[in-house]
Amino acid sequence: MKIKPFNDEVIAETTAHLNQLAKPLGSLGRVEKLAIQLAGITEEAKPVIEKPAILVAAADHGIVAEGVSAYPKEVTALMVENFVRGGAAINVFANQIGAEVAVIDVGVNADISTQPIIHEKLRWGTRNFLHEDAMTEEEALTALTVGREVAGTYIEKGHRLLITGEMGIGNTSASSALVAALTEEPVEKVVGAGTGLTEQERQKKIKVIKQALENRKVNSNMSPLSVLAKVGGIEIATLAGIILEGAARQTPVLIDGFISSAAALVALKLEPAVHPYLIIAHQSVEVGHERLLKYLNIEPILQLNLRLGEGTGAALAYPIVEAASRMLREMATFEDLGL
Ligand SMILES: Cc1cc2ncn([C@H]3O[C@H](COP(=O)(O)O)[C@@H](O)[C@H]3O)c2cc1C
Ligand SMILES: O=C(O)c1cccnc1
Repeated sequence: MKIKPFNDEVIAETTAHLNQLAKPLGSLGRVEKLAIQLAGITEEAKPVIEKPAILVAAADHGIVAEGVSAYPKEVTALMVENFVRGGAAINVFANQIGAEVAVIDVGVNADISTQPIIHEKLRWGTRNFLHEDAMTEEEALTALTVGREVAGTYIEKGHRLLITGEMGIGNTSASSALVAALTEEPVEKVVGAGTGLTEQERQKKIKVIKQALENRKVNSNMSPLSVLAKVGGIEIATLAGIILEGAARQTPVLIDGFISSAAALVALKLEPAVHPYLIIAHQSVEVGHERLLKYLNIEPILQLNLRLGEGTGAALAYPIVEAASRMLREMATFEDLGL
């Protein structure tokens, strides 16, 4: 896969144009930075951002058997049905921004084969990574490839921006394990309450993940694919594939919260060239997110105290990304004003 470094000439052209717009120099702050990033990603001085598509990858997690989530695993499949009916938070926010929602079953532990979604079920949930590798490296690679293919299809259908979303009870545990393993941050600093554990339950979740990382013999010399297979999630691998394919095809991918950012971390470890392409929509309440953002050295667009996932924070941030592109294309310059 080839991820191009940003084209300096395009960046210079966009910067020069921004500085000619009828406004005080730099007065649109981070929206201007975002505009330059969009120009870099698309290699277009005035990128068109339209027709957003929200790709929601869904899968279950064997680690849920250890009592690490406040909700039962059955919620994953029930929420997929809810996405189809249009009753989830992500459907509401998607309608507001005119986005299509595509749900991909890569590993839900239930028969949802009659649902009108993308069917790429690899396994019925991961194995419990306290006792066994969550999946094989081959399965992790297949999940990544599914993400790349679905992203490619949506880009070919004319969607000029992709949003990452996920559904999978237990996926904050897999995300925390990945973040601890790939950043070497202490486990207790990157394990949060997820859907709403009490502090006592969170302490137990920390113990489970610490023990699991020991049992799986995860270490910093391991390949990122191996870490992903040992303690990751199928939907997280798929999201990493979406993020990588977006970059390879010079299409922005708006990354949601903690779980999507863990997928971005996996993508970055696999392909360091993806870094300038990463746009993170918001900083989640999940405690590990702040550390992960610092590690990634990325400032998120919003801080709304969200802790939901599904792509909700990214859908909320989308109008700001669209505004950055409209600013470049629709604002008058000082020259237009006769100055
Ligand atoms: C009804 C409901 C809807 C959700 N939508 C997203 N999540 C979020 O919560 C889950 C991760 O948290 P944990 O690791 O604590 O299980 C994921 O499914 C994530 O997408 C939901 C969770 C629930 C309960
Ligand atoms: O930030 C997230 O992505 C998140 C946090 C808690 C639960 N589900 C998702």
